[in-house]
Amino acid sequence: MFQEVTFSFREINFSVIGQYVDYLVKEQGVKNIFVNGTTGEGLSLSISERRRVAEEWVTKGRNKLDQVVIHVGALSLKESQELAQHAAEIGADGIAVIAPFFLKPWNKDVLINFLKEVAAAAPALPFYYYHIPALTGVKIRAEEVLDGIQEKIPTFQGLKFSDTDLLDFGQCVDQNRQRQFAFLFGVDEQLLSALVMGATGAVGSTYNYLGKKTNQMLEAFERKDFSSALNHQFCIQRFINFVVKLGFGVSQTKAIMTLVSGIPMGPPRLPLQKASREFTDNAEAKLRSLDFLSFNDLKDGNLEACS
Ligand SMILES: CC(=O)N[C@@H]([C@@H](O)[C@H](O)[C@H](O)CO)[C@@H](O)CC(=O)C(=O)O
Repeated sequence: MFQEVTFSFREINFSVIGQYVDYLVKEQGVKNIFVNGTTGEGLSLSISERRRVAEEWVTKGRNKLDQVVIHVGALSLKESQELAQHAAEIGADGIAVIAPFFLKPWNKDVLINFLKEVAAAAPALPFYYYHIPALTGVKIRAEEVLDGIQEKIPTFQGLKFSDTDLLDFGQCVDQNRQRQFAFLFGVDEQLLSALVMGATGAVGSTYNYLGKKTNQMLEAFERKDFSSALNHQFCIQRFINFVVKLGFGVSQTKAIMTLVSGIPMGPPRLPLQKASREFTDNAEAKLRSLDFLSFNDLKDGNLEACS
């Protein structure tokens, strides 16, 4: 499972990244990190900030984390290449790239040409395509992108799929069974369905605070205890369904991360707005009622508790 976080007060608070690494490893059982993606507001950071965040995660994660993958996507090919090269220099374990989203690629070949140029800037690093059409507006199906991609991008390692189209995801897996690709699923509330289809891992915002819970689901799935796995998925869904109705996005994720970890994440950066106090209070009450927060005085007789 990968994970991704950036700390932005008005300026980024780099000093808590080391502490957060320890928290993720010890409290959430998360040892793979995805840096500067959506949750980390990577596209809202300057290039020098992105470099520094990446350095911090790689350095503080040394001998503690299994893998640190850096998202290096940008609108400017040159900036993306610079970040890719930098990721290689600092010893990251891989790079990921989203489709450029202002002047957009209009077909698969154009998109691959862009990705290929970025990958070539870090020829020794495993390369992941980060498919997140709802945010990029680039709707080219991942299945098409993967078709023949290794011939164009020899370092291609896998797909980070942040979309609810399970037909597309399933076909990505089915059509590449002979290849050793990683299929990392990015819709946390649907992870179990993706596991059934062949997901090999997950990258998502909720693993910051539901990592342990999600690991229980992964373990149940591994031992083929599908009934338990489904119970875990439903519990996770109950929480996500609740916060989605309140209005849920990157800002709200940060507030929950602060609440659960006790480590200050700070507000998001404009144009995002800090989550309201009302949201945080409601989310906290729900986490407690589901028994996702351990210091729980509702435990006895709490019918909703999930553990
Ligand atoms: C649009 C969005 O933020 N999607 C999240 C999900 O984890 C999402 O928050 C979760 O499934 C709740 O809907 C991830 O796919 C994003 C992600 O992995 C990242 O931070 O790069």
